[in-house]
Amino acid sequence: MKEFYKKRFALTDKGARNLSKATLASFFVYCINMLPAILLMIFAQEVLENIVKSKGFYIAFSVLTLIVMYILLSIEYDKLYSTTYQESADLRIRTAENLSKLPLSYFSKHDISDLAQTIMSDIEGIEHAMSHSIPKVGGMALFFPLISIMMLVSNVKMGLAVIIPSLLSFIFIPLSKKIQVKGHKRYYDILRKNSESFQENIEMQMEIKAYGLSEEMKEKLYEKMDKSEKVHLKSEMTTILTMSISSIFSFISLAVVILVGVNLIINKEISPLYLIGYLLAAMKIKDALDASKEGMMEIFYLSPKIERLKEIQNQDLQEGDDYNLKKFDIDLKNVEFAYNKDAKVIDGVSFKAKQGEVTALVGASGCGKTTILKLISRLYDYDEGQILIDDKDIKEISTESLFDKVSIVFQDVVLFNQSVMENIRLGKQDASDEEVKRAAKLANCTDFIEKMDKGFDTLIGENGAELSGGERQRLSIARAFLKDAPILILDEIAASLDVDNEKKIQESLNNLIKDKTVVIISHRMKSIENSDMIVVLENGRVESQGKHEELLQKSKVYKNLIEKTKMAEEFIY
Ligand SMILES: Nc1ncnc2c1ncn2[C@@H]1O[C@H](COP(=O)(O)OP(=O)(O)OP(=O)(O)O)[C@@H](O)[C@H]1O
Repeated sequence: MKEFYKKRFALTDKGARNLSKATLASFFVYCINMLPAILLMIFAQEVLENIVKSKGFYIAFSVLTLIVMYILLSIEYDKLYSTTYQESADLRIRTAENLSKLPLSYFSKHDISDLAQTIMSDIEGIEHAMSHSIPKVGGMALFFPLISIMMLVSNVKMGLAVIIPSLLSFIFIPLSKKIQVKGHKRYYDILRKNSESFQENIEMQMEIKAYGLSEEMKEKLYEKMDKSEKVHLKSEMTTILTMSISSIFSFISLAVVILVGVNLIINKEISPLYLIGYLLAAMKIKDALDASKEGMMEIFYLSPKIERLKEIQNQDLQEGDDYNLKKFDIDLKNVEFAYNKDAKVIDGVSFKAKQGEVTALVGASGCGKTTILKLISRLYDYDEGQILIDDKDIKEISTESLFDKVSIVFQDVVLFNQSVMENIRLGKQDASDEEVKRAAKLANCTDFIEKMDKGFDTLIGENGAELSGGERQRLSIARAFLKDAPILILDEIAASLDVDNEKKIQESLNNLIKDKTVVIISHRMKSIENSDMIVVLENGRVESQGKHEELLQKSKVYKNLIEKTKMAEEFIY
């Protein structure tokens, strides 16, 4: 049972074990629920035969039943609720851990709000089903055959009178599973798309306002809401229809028991006592089955949520061994990579970025420069070829060991809604305040930080919303200065800097990069002329590589880039 639960509901080992225990507890609760009916039957028989036992027997029987029921309900409650909440916390942590080990390629193909929904709301759905439905349905699946056999053994006709209508009332639920799941999945998918649209609308507020698109976007959202409402209504209607048909049979079951029972009494096949007993049993079974039907529906609706959770759990993680890298040459050998299958963005790229040297990547926009930086830093895993650091394939190095040795400053700076101090400290978690301030000074941040309300303790808003582009960029450079890793990757760090800031940061950088492996991208061709090695890229391939003077002689693409940069500098608006 444990393995079935684990696979079927994407649970942890502990969660599946607890759910199995809860199922067994539910089964025994169903059994013990029959005891009052049995007691009533014994009492009725004794009244009929005029041999009523002492009060003590009934009191002892009732007290014993209550105690057993209390114990079972406590076990069921504990397994259903306390351990379920623990399981949902474990599932969330496990999913978040999986996500943290996935390459960025996964995130570029999945919406972030969607993933957040899986962690929060999908797991909440599983949590609710675990505590309210799965053990009840599982317990019923064990209890129903047992009680059916007992009833058939006692009296076949009365047994069948209870079992057949009960089965008929239940059968509609699994029969309608396909339609139910399809309808609910459709609604669920639409809901997810709606939440993506809402998020997009919030994130794109600046563009929406700048281009006067508010009304148009609002109408599109209304349309989507209307559509989701219709799909929801349709899905609910099939549920209502199924439940109604099932309820009719459920009610008929009691009438059938009375009819068959009365008939058998008239034919003197059973005593009225049997009828009372079977009627009580039928009522109990009806209640239990009704609860299980609702539980089963909930389990059906879980399907898309579980599929999404399994999808995250079954992704290839970025594995690798912890390794203490000592040398930092980066050697790319025939590297190939595609974001989307069959559309290679990097196609057989080979070059060596040596330790103690600055290697610059240049080429037209979209030729694959940033992608190469992402591959070197293992944010994405390459498809073919090899990238070696310290003669070790980076795919064999754990991301923790690799990231420990790499500082990255990307064009798109990501900041957290924390203080300036904590945002810089991300570069080196155990850095003292003094170290953070020194790094901020090297990155020319001190001036603007000191002007802020609370200096280094100022909160910077979501993703640094309260900072200018240049200030954000400088904070991210300060992080890299603080980390002081032996491999430094810089993607267009001057893009948002004015000439003054760029010059000051350049000076700090020149001190920082000694003995390091530095790989940079810059559209300001002047800033890379002195690089030890310039790799010229064209459509994901290396067109040429060498020093500035050498490339002016041998590389058409490079010459072209230099000329175009000159033209751009002379451009007047
Ligand atoms: N996440 C992604 N998913 C799919 N395609 C992508 C993704 N990121 C980039 N690309 C595509 O890969 C190609 C290379 O992009 P890349 O960002 O590496 O170019 P680049 O040379 O750095 O460009 P730029 O100089 O404009 O920054 C482009 O055609 C781009 O459209």
